[in-house]
Amino acid sequence: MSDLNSKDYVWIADKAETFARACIVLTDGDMVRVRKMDSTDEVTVAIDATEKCNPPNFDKCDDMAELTHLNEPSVVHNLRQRYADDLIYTYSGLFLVAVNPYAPLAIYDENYVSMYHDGDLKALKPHIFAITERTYQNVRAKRKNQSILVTGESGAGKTENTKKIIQYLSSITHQAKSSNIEEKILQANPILESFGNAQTIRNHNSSRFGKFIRIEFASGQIVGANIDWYLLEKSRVLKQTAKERNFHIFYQFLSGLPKNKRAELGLDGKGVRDFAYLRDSNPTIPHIDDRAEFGQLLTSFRIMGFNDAEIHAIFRTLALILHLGNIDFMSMKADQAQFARGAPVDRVAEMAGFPADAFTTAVLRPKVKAGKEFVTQSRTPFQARATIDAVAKMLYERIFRFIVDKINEELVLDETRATGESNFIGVLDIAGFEIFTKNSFEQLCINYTNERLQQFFNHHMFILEQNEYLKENINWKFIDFGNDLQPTIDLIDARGKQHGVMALLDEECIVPRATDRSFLEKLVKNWGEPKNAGKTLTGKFSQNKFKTGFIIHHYAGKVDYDVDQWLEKNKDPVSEAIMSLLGNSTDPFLAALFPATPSLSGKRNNMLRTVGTKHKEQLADLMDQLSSTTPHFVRCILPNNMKLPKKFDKQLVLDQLRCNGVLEGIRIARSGYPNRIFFKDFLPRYSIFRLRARIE
Ligand SMILES: Nc1ncnc2c1ncn2[C@@H]1O[C@H](COP(=O)(O)OP(=O)(O)OP(=O)(O)O)[C@@H](O)[C@H]1O
Repeated sequence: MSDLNSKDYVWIADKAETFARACIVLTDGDMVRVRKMDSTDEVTVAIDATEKCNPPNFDKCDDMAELTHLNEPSVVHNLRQRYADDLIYTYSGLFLVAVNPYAPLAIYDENYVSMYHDGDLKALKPHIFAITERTYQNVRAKRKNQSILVTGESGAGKTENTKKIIQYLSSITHQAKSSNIEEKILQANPILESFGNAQTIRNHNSSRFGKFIRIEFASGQIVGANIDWYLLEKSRVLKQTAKERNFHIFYQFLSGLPKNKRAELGLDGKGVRDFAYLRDSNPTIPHIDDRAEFGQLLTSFRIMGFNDAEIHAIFRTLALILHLGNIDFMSMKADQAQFARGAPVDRVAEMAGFPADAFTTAVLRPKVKAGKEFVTQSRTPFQARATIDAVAKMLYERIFRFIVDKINEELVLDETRATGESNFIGVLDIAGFEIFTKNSFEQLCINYTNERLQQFFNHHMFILEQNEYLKENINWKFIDFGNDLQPTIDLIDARGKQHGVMALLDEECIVPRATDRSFLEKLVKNWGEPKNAGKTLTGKFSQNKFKTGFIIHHYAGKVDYDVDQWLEKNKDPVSEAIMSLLGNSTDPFLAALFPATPSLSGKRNNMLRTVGTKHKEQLADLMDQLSSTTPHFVRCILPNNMKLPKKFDKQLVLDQLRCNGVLEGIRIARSGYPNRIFFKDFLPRYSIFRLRARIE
């Protein structure tokens, strides 16, 4: 940047403020002397360490792609200034950036809906309704599938924005009162939140699963909907870290169930502290009334067509899970596990509808196949505990699946209303990149998802750019930045000659006596050794410092994964004997949740379908669906870590913009022709040069 003049304003790095604005006093070769704003201090910095400020007429601009100087400080500055004025939505090229206001804003009522539905979108302020309206118009006029991809960190506002999208679509299509499908789509949410959300440190109402909601349209009307879900955090059923909670539903039904029902489910006089799976969690959330939420849940259940028997069966299964958690052992040191006196084994057996002795055998002394024969194995208390915990997790996941399946049946495409073919608007609400101090298999799954979604974005942007150039016959060497991400994606999911992380993990899961260590060794041998580095040349893999894991160079940054428990997490084993007991349960609801085990060959197949493989398949299906759509991208931003309104932490925001592709989008846009300006805007801005040229 050598075209700096004195009196120009630039951004310089600043310890306390992340960036500070400064005025140029003197330029000297590669260095520049600047005076910080509101200060008399002068400092000398390298020109390369400065970024240009935009002229004041760009202050609080609606679309950051229009900034003359498109750089990190300018983007953060713009978002911050807007945020101070409650302008939480800002465009950045193809992205809509949404900064969580942490306070209710009066920008979502019916007046706003009409304004965006009837108004000129270009003239209106950036808004989640604007994006939604555009998707709706595309579905109507172009009859092409649309998608809105909403991502961001936990607490950034994904779910709130997703709700606004659905509210908007329901609202603008609700004139034809012939069906209450819109109402049903809205009522699915409280159910999903009860069973899929929990209080975490970052968010009192955190979704512990990802979802893709598809809303089908025909002739501009909603004719059906469907919900797909991903990566439910079912380990939360067993334990929660300090200051967090289990899924909301446990607290809601414990405080809301009527007395007669409680007695029947063995919950009489019992509360959160009486159950091992809840004991260490927060009993309440400030300002949240679990009993009232329970009432709302029952209303939603009814609207969604759940009958009393089904609702009761769901609560019964939840109680069963809690009782399973309370089965203790005599001594945790023994070689052979024994149930503790008073362990609620009979209650569990009675509620689960299977014989207590068969359950006892399956947990304490299971028969396993050794060659052609079955032998009895002895189980330590820790192993027995793990067997029970796995059943509890599995039960919870099956209830969740049952509920979503049932909701989907209720929202199924209404053939009678669908005149001709329908198109959908799909809304994806899924966690963004996770880079924690300790990262495990769950983070790999979510980061792999984000790597694929970012690739999808980059590729989409490339196609659009390419079309622009082709339209204007501009000779340009196209670069598909989507390709940049392929080496990392291969490193994770390749199944060819050089197996990726997931395939190697699957492989280790069937090798006898394999351990997390042996998995790591294989991984390093395949990807980390110099002789193989030549083969792959990806540079996306390295071993971590303490040799407890490995590092993947994601587009969002380097992530250090610890391999502890990966084999177990990927296998997610569950006692086949107990599965079969549940499948033969005298309780028809439970029996239906555990359909008969498939034939031997099917079984083998099933065993191979690890958590990683299943996720990969689901993601492939999602990507297929997304590629049939015109995508729209919403990036939610957490403004601070204190859940406070009006507090804008610049460094925190900057880190998110780097991770979530907004800055990447800017980089790609700049690698093309930097600016596209309409002639009417171009003339007043640059005509001065013509004038100057004439004078000179
Ligand atoms: N547009 C908004 N208006 C008002 N409050 C908001 C808005 N967006 C987010 N919030 C507040 O922030 C909280 C967290 O938002 P939300 O649950 O949508 O985050 P999330 O990104 O879905 O997080 P997670 O990944 O943990 O589910 C909300 O409960 C709400 O209090």
